[in-house]
Amino acid sequence: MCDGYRVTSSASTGWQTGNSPRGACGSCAQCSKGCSFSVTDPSGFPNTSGRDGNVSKDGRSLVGSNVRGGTHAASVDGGRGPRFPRQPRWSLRVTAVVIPTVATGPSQHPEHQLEQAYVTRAYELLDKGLASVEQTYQSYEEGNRATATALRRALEILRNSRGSGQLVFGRVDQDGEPLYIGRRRVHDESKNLVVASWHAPAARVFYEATTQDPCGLQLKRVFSEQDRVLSRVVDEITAAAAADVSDEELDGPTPISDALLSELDRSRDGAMREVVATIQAEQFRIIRAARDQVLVVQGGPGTGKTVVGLHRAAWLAFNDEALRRAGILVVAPSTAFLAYMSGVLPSLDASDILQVDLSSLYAGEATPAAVDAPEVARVKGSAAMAVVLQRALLARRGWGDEDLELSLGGGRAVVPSSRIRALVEDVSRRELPHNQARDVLRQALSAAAFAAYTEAQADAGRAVIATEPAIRRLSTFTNALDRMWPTFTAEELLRSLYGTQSWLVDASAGVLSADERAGLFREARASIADEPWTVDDLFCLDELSFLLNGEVRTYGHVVVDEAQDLSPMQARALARRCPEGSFTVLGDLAQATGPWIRDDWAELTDHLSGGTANVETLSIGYRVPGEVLELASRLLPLISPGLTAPRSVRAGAGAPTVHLDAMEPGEDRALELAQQDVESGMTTAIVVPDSSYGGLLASYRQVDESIGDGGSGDFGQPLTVVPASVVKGLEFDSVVLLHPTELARSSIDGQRQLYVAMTRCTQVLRLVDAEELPEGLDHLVPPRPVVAMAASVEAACADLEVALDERSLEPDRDPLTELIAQLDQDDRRLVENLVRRLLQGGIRDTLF
Ligand SMILES: Nc1ncnc2c1ncn2[C@@H]1O[C@H](COP(=O)(O)OP(=O)(O)OP(=O)(O)O)[C@@H](O)[C@H]1O
Repeated sequence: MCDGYRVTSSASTGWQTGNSPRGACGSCAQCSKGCSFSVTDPSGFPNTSGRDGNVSKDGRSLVGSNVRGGTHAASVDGGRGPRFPRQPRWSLRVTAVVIPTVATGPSQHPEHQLEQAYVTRAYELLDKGLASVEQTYQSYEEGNRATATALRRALEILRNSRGSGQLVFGRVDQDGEPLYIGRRRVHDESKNLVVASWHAPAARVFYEATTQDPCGLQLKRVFSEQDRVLSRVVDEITAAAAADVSDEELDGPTPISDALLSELDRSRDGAMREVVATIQAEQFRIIRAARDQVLVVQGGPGTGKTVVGLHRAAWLAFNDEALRRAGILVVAPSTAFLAYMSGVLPSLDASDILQVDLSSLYAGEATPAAVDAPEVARVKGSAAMAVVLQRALLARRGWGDEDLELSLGGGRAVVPSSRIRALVEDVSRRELPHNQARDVLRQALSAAAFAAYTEAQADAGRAVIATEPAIRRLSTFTNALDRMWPTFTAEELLRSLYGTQSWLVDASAGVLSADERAGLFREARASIADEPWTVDDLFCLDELSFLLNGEVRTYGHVVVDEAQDLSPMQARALARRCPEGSFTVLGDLAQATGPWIRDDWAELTDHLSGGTANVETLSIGYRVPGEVLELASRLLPLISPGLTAPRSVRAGAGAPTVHLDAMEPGEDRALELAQQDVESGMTTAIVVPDSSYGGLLASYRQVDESIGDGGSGDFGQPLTVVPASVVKGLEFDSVVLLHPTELARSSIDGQRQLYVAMTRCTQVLRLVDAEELPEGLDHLVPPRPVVAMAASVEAACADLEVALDERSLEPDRDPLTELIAQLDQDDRRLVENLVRRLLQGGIRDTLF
């Protein structure tokens, strides 16, 4: 148990020039609840900003008080100022590491010191191993390059192992034998195992044992550690406690461990981290599931789908030699998401696993520069498009009714048109990639021409002088081949298809409607580079490129995240890269946005593999506080009636707050709330509808230029403004959601975007709007006080009376209808509003 916190170290990082001001120091005053610390930038620049504390009045120090464990940062940004006029821009980050201090006395585990000694020894062995590899590396560097590369790689792995995360996080005792589990294997000088790595078969029981089912363990002990110092030792399973488990406990949910809770309490810093120490039993089952299948991991927001997918990739790579050779590919939905999660695999010593964003799968020359309208994106992403593309390519092959005549010196070769058509058909039947098939046709055609030539020469009694290779070099021959079997790049073919009505009509007959076809048509631009390629075009190009060349880098296993949004064409691109059909598909049908909202995973997995898919569900939410999840799940009946929300382990962590004000601009209120949350140490995002993003970011940055924009996936600023379409998969301590009503109504999938945006916070969610909230959340709109309502009714009646006096009513019409007809738009809205509020407030009877 810990009894407080202390600053253990401070450091400065992030220099961009050698001449920038430097230096930092940390100090602390220990207290029983939290720690006070200050980090000082001695450069004297009064523009220090801090993440976890308040900047002192002179702007030189970041002072935090009552902070909990973690790394706390201050940063100063400067540029060409009076002090360094010729310096480029620079920045200094100062960090102070605050760790829990270890309680001594009755609350400490009786074997704390023994376990500390074991952990210290494990670190020493690791250090020794590192030092010896380093030494060997130096002696080899000049010599054999391959050995040097291998050693460099080993060094990197060792450094990673030492640098981040806990080396040893637990121990299990089975049959009286203790086994220590950690992030990597450690052995002693005699090769005796000191720490088993988390993915070794022996470590399985550490994750699978629970108090209800201890799996034969006498002890499961869990360590919390920072900077090599154990802060806590907890026995999660003991033989005595296991014997005591009651029937109700056996049937109930698995209790949540302290280690997990304290891990979840950590402040977020804009990047995902590995969780090997706290993987839960339901997650571990998925991590180590067989890979000979399409495994769908369905789970509500924050159930750990991404972490499970990444740990599964690392686990498979470690345990499956053949797979390691075949390669594993991890696909993120966007570059922003890739940046957010890409640190996890290296920290699990799995840097060899390739991680890419979906759009980067296509390696050709096109880059997306435009966005398709949703109905066009739906056509381009549909499986029908694969038929259109294939037909467009096949239609380019063929031959008419003329014979092919070739002049060869004094001789001639004539290949009859019927023979050419037969050759083309024969090669087509082989279903080879287009370009490879062209080579086969070229050979067959030149052989036919040569045979015709030799026959003609024999008939004329002339000698055979020309050769078959000479025939293939004739321009008449190549031109004819180009006509019957043209060559093009995928870009050239797709651009010609989009730009040629007759091609589109032929290729899409029976598979696209006239409207769908019309959506594809566009005039070709001056150059291919100028074409407004879209993301969905890339997958058409990928399909064409495969039809043309038949080549693509393949992998033994593919993990794909946020898969609920994949189009069939994107699924086909993935299927090409994994011919064995071994997939881990991560997603949540309720969070689907864009043109591919579905109720059933089979609609997607059918495009990934011919076999059936196995769907596993994650049911525990690790990110979102219970009350926030409860509120967000009121949207589920509107978007995915068949799905239930996960059970949050963060019960009572924080209730959402609602800020409605028709008078004050929500933009200002959102910034104010966000800044308050930043000041209290929370990494915060203001999530806004896409249409307001650019304008709001610019105006917020006039107030505070350090506000992040989430560009290039950088979410490490204390405060970031994020468009709703980008926030999927990410998380922040606090989320201020501006204009949820507009977001919900802005598009067909607006309610889904709202659901996603509401489920990004680990601590607080704040909803900021004018006077109403969207369907599902409208119960949160406070009824207006009766007195205020009565006052506004009175004022409105007075206004209406004035309006009545000023306008002449026709005597033979119903006065109310007549009045309403004469009202201008504002007055009519006023009346409608009044009626609505009166009905909501239930005071109609009182007043009328
Ligand atoms: N076993 C665990 N131990 C510690 N933290 C965990 C564990 N499982 C999940 N988390 C944390 O919960 C958060 C949510 O995890 P993750 O992003 O993987 O969820 P997700 O299901 O992919 O979310 P989304 O539906 O939003 O995409 C992350 O901060 C992750 O580190």
